Amino acid sequence: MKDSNTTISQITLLKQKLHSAKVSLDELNEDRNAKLQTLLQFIGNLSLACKGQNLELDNKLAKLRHNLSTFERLDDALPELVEVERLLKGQYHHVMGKLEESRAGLSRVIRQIQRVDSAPDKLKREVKYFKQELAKPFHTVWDYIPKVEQLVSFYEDILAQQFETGEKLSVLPKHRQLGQELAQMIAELDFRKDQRDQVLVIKEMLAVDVEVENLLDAYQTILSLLMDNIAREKSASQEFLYALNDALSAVREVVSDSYNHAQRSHQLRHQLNREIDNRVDCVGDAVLDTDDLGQLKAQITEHLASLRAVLARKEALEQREQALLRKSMETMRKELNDLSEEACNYKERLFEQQKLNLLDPLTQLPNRAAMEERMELEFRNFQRNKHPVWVAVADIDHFKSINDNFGHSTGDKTLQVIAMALKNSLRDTEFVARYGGEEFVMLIPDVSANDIEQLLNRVREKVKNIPFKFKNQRITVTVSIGAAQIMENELIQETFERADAALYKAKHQSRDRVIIDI
Ligand SMILES: Nc1nc2c(ncn2[C@@H]2O[C@H](COP(=O)(O)OP(=O)(O)OP(=O)(O)O)[C@@H](O)[C@H]2O)c(=O)[nH]1
Repeated sequence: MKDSNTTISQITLLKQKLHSAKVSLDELNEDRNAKLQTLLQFIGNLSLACKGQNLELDNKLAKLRHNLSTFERLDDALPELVEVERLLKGQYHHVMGKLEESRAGLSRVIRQIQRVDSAPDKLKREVKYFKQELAKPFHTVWDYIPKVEQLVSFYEDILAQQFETGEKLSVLPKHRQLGQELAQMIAELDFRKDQRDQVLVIKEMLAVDVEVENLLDAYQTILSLLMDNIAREKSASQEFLYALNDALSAVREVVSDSYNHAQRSHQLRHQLNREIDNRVDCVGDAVLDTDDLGQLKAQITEHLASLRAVLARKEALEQREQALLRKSMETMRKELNDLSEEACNYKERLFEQQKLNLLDPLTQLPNRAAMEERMELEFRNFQRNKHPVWVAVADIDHFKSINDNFGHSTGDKTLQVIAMALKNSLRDTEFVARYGGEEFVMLIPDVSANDIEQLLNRVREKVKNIPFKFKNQRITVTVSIGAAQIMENELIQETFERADAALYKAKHQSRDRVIIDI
């Protein structure tokens, strides 16, 4: 009886051990799921930063993000990860293909240059060497840019030589037209801060009667400034894409490794559980079937020994699993840390670019796009709290005559000074943008209908009192302003139109005045 009690208590102990083994296995699985879930969501967010590179890639990344949103769909996400990796590689091949096309294009241009008989011998030798160099494939955009610059310089040399030999090109109406088009294009483009001085020189040069040689120089400079911008932007996104591609490949490998390993472990664990169940059943059967306590004791001792062995194997399996999981996590963490750093750099660059895109390059005031964003914001505020919001449109009077009498670059400087005066006459919560040409838009919240006219007249007077002096001549520059307040049931674009109509009235009532639409 005593022996049978001991056996029963050993079985109970075994059951407890089994139970706690199961609980710790469940905990291990939960922990593993939670960690993978966090990491996979992180990848999802990082993938968002990739947006805009390629439409198909965008869609796949969105799908991948969706599939990664629940751990149960990890299996679904695996083919997506493979697909994204394929697309990233495709994107890479696309860029390489384009580079190859560009190389062929450059070869065509170089053949044209070789047909110029009058080119000096030194140049011909350089062109021949360049052609040989061009036979090598391009690996990055950086291989392409210097080649284009080199080509432009060949053309330059040929032209310079033609000028030297006295074949000076006369300025035709079409050259003047080209000069105006270039000036117009420059006005619409955004350049980096460090490029603006060069651009200003070109603008001033284009404003006077341009010579063909200068026009070619201007085109060449603008072309290389633009290429520089494109190359910077391209290499930033390329670096980021490569980093993202590497990280996704590593993560995919880790996820599929741990998935395969989890499947193998699951089978093994299942087998071990079956063995344990068998042993426990055998112990139960032996207790029921054997009356001889001595024999029972021997049988149970043998079963307990094998149970211990199975449990030890199970423990070893769990330890191996944990070690593998830790290693996988470490690899992923490292890869993701690198990627996160790369994403931060990329975001910073994008932010810089965005800032550049929202500023008017001449006056450094917010541009029309920035104004439209701010209008949306003010409109939402108005809908929420119904505080007054005013839209005012200011236009410099007879600005054309400043350009005509004193030159385009004086006109530009006038715009800069007036832009500063407008900005300085407003509070921080108020907003002014260059809407285009010589027109500015102000958005003024929280000012009553009684005070707005006085406020805008102060702005008008401030501009009028700027002591402009052109060619030693004291000039007074004035502005006309039209304003309207957002009304209930009106879109802010409609308010803008009413303000613009009020400006039109001000212009027709001899200018230099403020008209409020009420
Ligand atoms: N210098 C310079 N001139 C510009 C710029 N943008 C537009 N303009 C010039 O601004 C002038 C605007 O002329 P108009 O629209 O006839 O108006 P205005 O002479 O100001 O006359 P009112 O508005 O009727 O008082 C044109 O000559 C444009 O070429 C710029 O960025 N720089």
